[in-house]
Amino acid sequence: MTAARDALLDRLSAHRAAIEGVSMRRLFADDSRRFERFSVTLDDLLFDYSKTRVTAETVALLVALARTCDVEGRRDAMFAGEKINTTEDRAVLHTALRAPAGARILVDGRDVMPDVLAERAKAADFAEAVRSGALLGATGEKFTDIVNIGIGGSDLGPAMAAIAMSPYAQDGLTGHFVSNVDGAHVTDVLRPLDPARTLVLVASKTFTTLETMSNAHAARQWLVGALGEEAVGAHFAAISTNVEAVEAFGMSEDRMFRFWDWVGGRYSIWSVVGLSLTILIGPDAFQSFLDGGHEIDEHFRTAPLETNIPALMGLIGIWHRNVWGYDTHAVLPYDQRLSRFAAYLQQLDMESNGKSVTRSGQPVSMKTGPIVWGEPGTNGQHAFYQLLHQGADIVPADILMAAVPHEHVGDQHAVLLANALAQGEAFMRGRTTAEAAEQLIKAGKSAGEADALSPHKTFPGDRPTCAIVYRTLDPRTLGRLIALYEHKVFIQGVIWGINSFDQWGVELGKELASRLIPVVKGDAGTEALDGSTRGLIAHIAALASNRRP
Ligand SMILES: O=P(O)(O)OC[C@H]1O[C@](O)(CO)[C@@H](O)[C@@H]1O
Repeated sequence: MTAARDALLDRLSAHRAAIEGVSMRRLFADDSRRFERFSVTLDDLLFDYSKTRVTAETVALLVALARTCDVEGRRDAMFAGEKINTTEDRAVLHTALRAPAGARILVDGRDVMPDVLAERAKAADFAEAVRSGALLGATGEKFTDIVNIGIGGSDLGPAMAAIAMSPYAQDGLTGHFVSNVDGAHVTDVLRPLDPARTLVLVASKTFTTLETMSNAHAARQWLVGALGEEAVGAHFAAISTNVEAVEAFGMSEDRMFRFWDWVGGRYSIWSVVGLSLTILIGPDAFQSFLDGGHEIDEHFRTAPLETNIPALMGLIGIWHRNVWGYDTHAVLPYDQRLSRFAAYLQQLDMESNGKSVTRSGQPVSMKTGPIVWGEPGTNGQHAFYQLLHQGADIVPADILMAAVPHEHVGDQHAVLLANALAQGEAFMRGRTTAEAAEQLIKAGKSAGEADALSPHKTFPGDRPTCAIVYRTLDPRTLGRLIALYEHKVFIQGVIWGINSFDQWGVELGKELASRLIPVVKGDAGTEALDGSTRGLIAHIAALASNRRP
């Protein structure tokens, strides 16, 4: 399979060489139906990849690449609950979390759906009770503030979604998110809150993560300090796969929400890790979010690769990463409430595909996951787009847009959309030096001035973007967007031959940090450390004790 894959990549490289001289301007000029040919719609959702440097032959070769790598077989294995996360011997079934009642999904011969539905119902009942005031704090007050304590997948999903879904949040309920072990985070979040009206959700798949456990203890102390030890039960709930550790933390069964080892942390928003979101927007809206994810699962499972949106997203990513050699990928939502979407996708993509050994432990023979980053437009335009337009690196980007805003503030949505569209056009068309010079002359510059300035006002163009357009950022759409990117990451991992579902790369830092904690605290010596780490610790210790370093 590897040889056939590499042969196709070679064909793609030869194809790139053949079409490299043809600009995107030319491709559009030569084909009045280019947009129709290189875009796919799924209900209101549109994926437009016509502003990338692809032709019909590119798509055919990319699809052949996917088939050669058995993307469809691996996809079916994932949905069927096979243990495709081989290094952890686990199934990968975040798709089961959004499957409807009636589905049957087996892991080790056992249907997981009854447990999934039971836990979903338990979370919905709890959320409803908090929202209605049936469940009160220890002093009889209604909860107004929900604090989720978690990190990585136990934080980024709910934190991103709470912002994205704010128009759907119940009045009088506010979500807060504490993740960093920096005590400043828990301090700043808790300071303005009234413990009597605060519900704390401790979310951790393992329930051992240092940051989360430290912050959970800090929050517990804060609550006990105000309301006493006996109030803890009424103000805390836990979300985890580790029942023993939750019990050891002192949490009762009815305050424990479970998920399973076949849910990766970065794929866990669909599980009870979404409890804070469920409380904020309500179980019905959360169900729409799940339904949106499931719609994309059905599309991904059944649509031919040629019109399969996540497959195309993944394949175009391969085209950019492995054939054109682009190192990073920007996500640019022209939708302010997706302000944390790129951060969320960073974990999803970079923790999944930031690997350099294959599933069988051999070094990979090609580049794998790109650096994923981004900020909402139009803010980014006034910050880093200079480099995107004229920098020496080409950065492929996704531009996301909602047709209908939640708020109609003057003509601002039209202005927002015009900017999103203008950027896509500018990245694609660029501006030649002759066009720049002509514009300068028209503006009254002399020929000499135009000559001097025009190189600075030249835009190379041919910078690829994909547009993703949807009606409105509602729960269903958020679910669809996340699932699209999940499956994109999946198919790229299959083509690279890596395991997208482990994350051993985060372990070494954790191990070394545990070894260094006693050293930084002054309880252990620095002899065994390298010179730099020793020097840094000495400097910090001197500053901390008010000595001159
Ligand atoms: O939910 P947990 O077990 O606290 O882990 C938090 C995060 O830490 C990681 O394991 C990485 O350190 C992520 O994969 C995970 O989402």
